[in-house]
Amino acid sequence: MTADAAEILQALDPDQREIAQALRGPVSVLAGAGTGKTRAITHRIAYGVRMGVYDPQRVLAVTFTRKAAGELQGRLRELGADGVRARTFHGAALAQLSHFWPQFVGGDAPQLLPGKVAAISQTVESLGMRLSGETLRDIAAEIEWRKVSMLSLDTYAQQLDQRPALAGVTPEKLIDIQERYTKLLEERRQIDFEDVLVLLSGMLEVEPRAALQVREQYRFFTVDEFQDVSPLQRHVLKLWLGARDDLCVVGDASQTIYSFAGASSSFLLRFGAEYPNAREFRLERNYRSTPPIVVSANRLMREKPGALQLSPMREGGDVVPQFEWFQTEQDEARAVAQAIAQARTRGVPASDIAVLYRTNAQSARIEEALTSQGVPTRVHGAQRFYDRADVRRAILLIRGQAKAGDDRPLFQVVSDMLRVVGWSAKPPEGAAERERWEALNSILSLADEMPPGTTIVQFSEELLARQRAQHEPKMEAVTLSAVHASKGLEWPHVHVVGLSEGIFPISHAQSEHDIEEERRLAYVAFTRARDTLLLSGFASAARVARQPSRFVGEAGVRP
Ligand SMILES: Nc1ncnc2c1ncn2[C@@H]1O[C@H](COP(=O)(O)OP(=O)(O)OP(=O)(O)O)[C@@H](O)[C@H]1O
Repeated sequence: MTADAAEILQALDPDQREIAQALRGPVSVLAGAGTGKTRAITHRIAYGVRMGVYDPQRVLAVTFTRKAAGELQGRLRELGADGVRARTFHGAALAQLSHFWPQFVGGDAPQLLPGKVAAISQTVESLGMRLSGETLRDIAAEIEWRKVSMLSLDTYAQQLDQRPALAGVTPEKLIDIQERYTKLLEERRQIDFEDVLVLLSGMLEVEPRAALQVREQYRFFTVDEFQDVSPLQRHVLKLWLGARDDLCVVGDASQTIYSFAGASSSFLLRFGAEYPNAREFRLERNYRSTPPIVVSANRLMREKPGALQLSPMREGGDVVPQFEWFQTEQDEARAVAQAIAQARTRGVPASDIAVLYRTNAQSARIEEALTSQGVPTRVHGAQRFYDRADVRRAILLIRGQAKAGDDRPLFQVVSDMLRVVGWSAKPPEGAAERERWEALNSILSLADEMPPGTTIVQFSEELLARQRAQHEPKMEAVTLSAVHASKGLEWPHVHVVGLSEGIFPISHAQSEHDIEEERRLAYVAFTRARDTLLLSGFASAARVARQPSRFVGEAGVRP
């Protein structure tokens, strides 16, 4: 074993190490929240590459969001596994579809529809109907669900009585709309997001040469968050694999939060039945959170199917999770903002704090309350860091300056470039302006953290590599995020707000199945916290009297 390979293993605990060394064949890893599953799979890939078992060009790591793919790519790069691709299912499939289309169909691949709602709206109008924006989005969700569940329109029509009813749309009309939507896209030579996987799987099934090319390109597969895989994604994965079985899947059934969109943890839990020679591992040592937080998380999931029992590895942590109950949402927002402002005066960095909520509509009130306390915020998922116009301009300027050559100290060069796009030493007032400033300032902080003597050319290359990997620099702001978007992330201090019945769990979650999905969402939220977890809720909203969320009591958290 080379010294480097030994070093990779040294960063792991005995369970993680076993996973890293299981380099061939089907492997499933059931990993609880905060147990280092990302660490285990990135180290496994890096170890495989270092040992010469994997050709990095032939390794594909698949995730569900571009953000997660970026995170994975960044971590692989740090471990020296350059060349390995971390992609989303969609990204990998789109690249393949665009590559094969000219060869096997001819001409360019159809254009990708930026979003479904406009096309659905046009379809609905052609039927002489008028529907609210919300119903149009619900129809889009139905189309997505049908496609990721791999149902033809006929089969879907037979199952419609089991689907949620849509306001003002009869089952017949819903089918009619979907038929016309399909036709409209065909006429325009456009495809939607799910069609990318649908078309690719069709192509790999009928064109053995295409399947062969993909299989030649990729030999070793790892899928993160496998509990959220849909039947369509799993089908594409099987086509990528062919008769081979070098597949490692990692996930946590307790963090299945996309079943409303067609995901199913059964593929993770039944992996052993599908691959009888699979090796199954478990990760249950939680490194993230203090023992009281782990105890609450375990209680919330007690005896739920597929739930793992986390054991806390951290010591100390006598701050138990707390619950505060307020009269109104405004009172809650004000109190949370005050607590955060006080924490900052005690020296807690804003980037160490997150406020999580059930729906995006809740962010505005918290943002306002924090801004009025002078606390910088960033709304997670609103816009990707490298898509910000200012950030793009700043990177372009830095690249230009690197090309032109500039021998001055890095900090000086970068701050000069940032000034051109509107950065100044003093942060501005106002939430949006402040967020813009924080984004630019994070580039300066990154320059500041580079090793002494780093040149503008090296810095520009670092920025480019980070941009490619969607590896964002840290912004000095409190993160505001919907729980769904917080998956995979962690913060020292987490506030979960709106823990009132009807809000979290959300009012339309009525069946046991839906409530269980809400519980898993609460589990994801609670397990993001490292040191402190503060829960809160409010009694009245829109003249409705509410009770504290059942999840608070079930996690054993008291006021
Ligand atoms: N062997 C280890 N020793 C020390 N710390 C570890 C170890 N493994 C993981 N950690 C730490 O535990 C935390 C969680 O790790 P990671 O981000 O890999 O988690 P995860 O299992 O992917 O989390 P989740 O599923 O909750 O998103 C991180 O802070 C990581 O540094």
